[in-house]
Amino acid sequence: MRAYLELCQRIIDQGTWVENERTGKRCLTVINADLQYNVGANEFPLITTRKSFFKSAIAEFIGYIRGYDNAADFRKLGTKTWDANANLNEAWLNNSYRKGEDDMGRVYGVQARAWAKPDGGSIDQLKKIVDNLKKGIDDRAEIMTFYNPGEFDLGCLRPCMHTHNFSLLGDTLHLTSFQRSCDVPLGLNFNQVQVFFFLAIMAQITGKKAGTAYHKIVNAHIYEDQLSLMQEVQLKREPLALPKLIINPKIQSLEDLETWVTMDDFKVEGYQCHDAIKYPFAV
Ligand SMILES: Nc1nc(=O)c2c([nH]1)NC[C@@H]1CN(c3ccc(C(=O)N[C@@H](CCC(=O)O)C(=O)O)cc3)CN21
Ligand SMILES: O=c1ccn([C@H]2C[C@H](O)[C@@H](COP(=O)(O)O)O2)c(=O)[nH]1
Repeated sequence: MRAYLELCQRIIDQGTWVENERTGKRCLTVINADLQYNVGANEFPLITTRKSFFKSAIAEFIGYIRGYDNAADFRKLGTKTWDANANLNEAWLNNSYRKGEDDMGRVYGVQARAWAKPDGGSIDQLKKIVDNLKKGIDDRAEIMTFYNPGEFDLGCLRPCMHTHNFSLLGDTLHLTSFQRSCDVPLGLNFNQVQVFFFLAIMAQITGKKAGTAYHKIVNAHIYEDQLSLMQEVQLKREPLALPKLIINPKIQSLEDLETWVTMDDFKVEGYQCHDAIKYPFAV
């Protein structure tokens, strides 16, 4: 994935150091990055310059699709990525809305599937999109957003990849995803997989052809304790050919995703990669 490595190099060459109060760590930062993935050709953007755990990334996204609000449910599905933010994030631990161990509060999937209306009802943003796309409808607002400032204090973290906007041109489905904040060594590995996966699976369950996924990032950063591994190890490696993502064709509906799907329904074909790198994680 040359575009990924180019972004890493750009941060190193042109980045500005920015203090981050929430994590207490400085970040080398650039503003604005545009990535794009050819989902139709199944060019799966799985990072090859280190071992990348794509199942964890897909599990996280399926957790959002299911509206999970608990790190234990994410673990059962196959990812530990929410453990730290649910259980070690100081501000959240001191928040009176936290319902105990593993609770994440009203983040991501809760907003996607049960956005609270002022009248006490709720909105299922994802189901509306699936229903429309299946009928061939693009109302120019096929948008699922996790970004609900009115409920930030009810959750452990503000969403980073916050909005997904689908577009239908003929029978080809495209996706534009927006990310406000991006931990390039750790988070972006996962986010690239997730943007690709979301378009691929939505095309599959709505009976459309997958087109292009556009991934728009605002603040792209490398934390100071990740920098030497990026510079001295990952950027010295040559990228290898991209693999393919194989999704079980039996997955045919939103209900399938909500009920029986497990990580065994996803495989990569032709994934060659360099050794794993363990990047520090900022809580
Ligand atoms: N600082 C920070 N960076 C992030 O990328 C991030 C957050 N916080 N908080 C919320 C979620 C959680 N995400 C995470 C959390 C952990 C890994 C991680 O540890 N990845 C390892 C191994 C993962 C595995 O074994 O499954 C990696 O090497 O990629 C990645 C993304 C992405 N997000
Ligand atoms: O999907 C994700 C989720 C989180 N991140 C990163 C981006 C930042 O480094 C932190 C979140 O911190 P904020 O202070 O809320 O911006 O997590 C990511 O890259 N991808």
